[in-house]
Parts: sequence; structure tokens; C-alpha cells
Amino acid sequence: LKKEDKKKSWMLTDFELGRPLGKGKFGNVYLAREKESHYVVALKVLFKSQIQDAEIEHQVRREVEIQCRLRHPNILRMYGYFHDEKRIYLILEYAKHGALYHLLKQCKRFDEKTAASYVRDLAKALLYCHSKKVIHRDIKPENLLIGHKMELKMADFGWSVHSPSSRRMTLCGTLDYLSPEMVEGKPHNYAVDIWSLGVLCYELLVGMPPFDAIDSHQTYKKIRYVIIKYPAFISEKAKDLMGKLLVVNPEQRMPLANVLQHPWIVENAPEGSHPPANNSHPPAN
Ligand SMILES: Cc1cc(Cn2cc(-c3c(Cl)cnc4nc(-c5cn(C)nc5C)[nH]c34)cn2)no1
Repeated sequence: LKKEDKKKSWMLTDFELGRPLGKGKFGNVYLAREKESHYVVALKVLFKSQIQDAEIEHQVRREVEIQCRLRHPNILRMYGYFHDEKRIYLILEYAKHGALYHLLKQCKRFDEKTAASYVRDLAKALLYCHSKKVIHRDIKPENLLIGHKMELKMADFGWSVHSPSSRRMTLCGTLDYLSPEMVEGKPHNYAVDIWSLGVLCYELLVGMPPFDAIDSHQTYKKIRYVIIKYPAFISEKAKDLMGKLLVVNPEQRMPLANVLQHPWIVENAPEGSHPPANNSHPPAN
């Protein structure tokens, strides 16, 4: 999606708007098509008033700057942004198959080949983010989108996790993906993403997160003491990988580069393999 080289900025009239794709706290995402090229994008529309009220303007700006710089097949592209009096518009890559969260809900849990290919894709995206000094992307199935080749695309710009309200939300609601050091309010580094990769791997294979509990205090305890139950259908190799990611001490977690060489990944998600688009096959056992 290129603007003529005179770097003219985008505006709303450059696009035909389609159906809403998703709704969020600060705005909505619409399917859209650039009029001249017919290029299909996802247009995220954020209300300045709500961003100002939540005092997250600088965070939105920083997240946008980061997102525009990241170029990786497993990270959702941001092609540009513009604003008018009331709204900010982010021009994003359209992910044809939507959120991983919905695909997972549809088939309850994934077979090993499908789960391993998404874990491999996310490990690659995180390796790239860390090489660009970008950490703590809000990894959970709701923030992971699936492209037309069934490849995973990390789609979170993170402000929903940076804004105070969602942080409160995280503290009282979705602790599931937070690492022990995060729930204990300690400073966090790249290793939190390795922990979240382990949580995602479990959720894709089992259909629910490993530390799911009746309330956040129980979840908090399960996270801190890594209290995990693996169902009988989980293979030894998958357990071995998750056991090396879900480690309390951040320094002892398996480096992302090693994840890509782990036997469970190598055997179930060889380079270039992706799940079939229909994903109609139920888990093997
Ligand atoms: C506000 C707000 C909502 C959201 C969550 N969100 C992301 C999307 C989205 C994006 Cl950014 C890019 N491509 C998408 N493709 C879909 C999609 C495709 N199908 C078949 N079904 C859906 C849904 N959604 C996309 C939508 N909402 N973040 O901030």
C-alpha cells in the first residue's frame, strides 16, 4: 500500500469502509478498501476523546511508532495512520482468518501440528521483536490474528495492556498470561514473552489456559507456584517444551532461538508448514 512518493498523507476519503471487524474500548476496526489500488486493509478508528480521558495519548503514539517500524511476516503490518478532528485512524494489514481466539473456540483444541505451527510463528515474531528491543507484547489468543496462509500474526499494539483500565482489567480479570514476576509487580524483561509463549502453547493444545481458576487469587497462586495439570493426551515432547518455558525464574526459561530447534516444534511444524485453511480435522486422539 504505497502513497505516491510525494508522501501525501492518507485521509478517510481515500478508503471505502466495509463491515466492522472488531470493537474495542477506544474504538472499532473496519474492513476497508483503498479506492485507487483496491487494496484491502483493516482500518482501526480510535476516538481522541476516549484516549485523552484515559490519558494514554503518549502510549498510543509510542505503540504506533513501534508498530510502523516492525516488518515481519508474523507481525501484523501498520501501513500508516492519519487523524481528523475527532478520531485517529490506523491503516493495518487485514488478516483474512481473524483472531486465533475464535478459531480455537470453534474446534475446542488444536492437534499438535496446528498448535506447533502457531507456537513456531509466535516464537519467530518474538525473536524479531526482541532483536528490535520491543518486549511484552500482550500475548493471548485474542491478540493473535491468522493470515491468508494460515500464518500467525501478532496484532497487539499493546496500548490495551498499557492503558490503566485494561491493566486493572488484567489484574482483576485476565491474569492467565502474566508471568510470576508480572503478577508480583516486579520489573519485567524479555523473559515474560517466553513465559506467555508457554501459556499459549498449553491453551492451544488443551483449549484453556494452564492457570485457569475460579478467581484471580487462585490463578495468582497457580502462576506463582507453576501449578499445572497436563491432560493425558498431551505428548511427552510437548510437555517437555512447556516445562522449559513455564519456569518461575526468568533467567532459566528456554531462549526463543532454542524453541525453534525443540524436537516437538521440528517434528510437528517443519519450516514452511501451515495448518490447512478449513482446519476441520479434530485433534488426533
Ligand atoms: C478497537 C479494536 C478491536 C481490536 C481487535 N480487532 C482486530 C481486528 C482485525 C485486524 Cl486489526 C486485522 N485483520 C482482521 N481480520 C479480522 C477478521 C477476519 N475475519 C474472517 N473475521 C475477523 C474478525 N479481524 C481483524 C478486528 N478486531 N483491536 O482494537
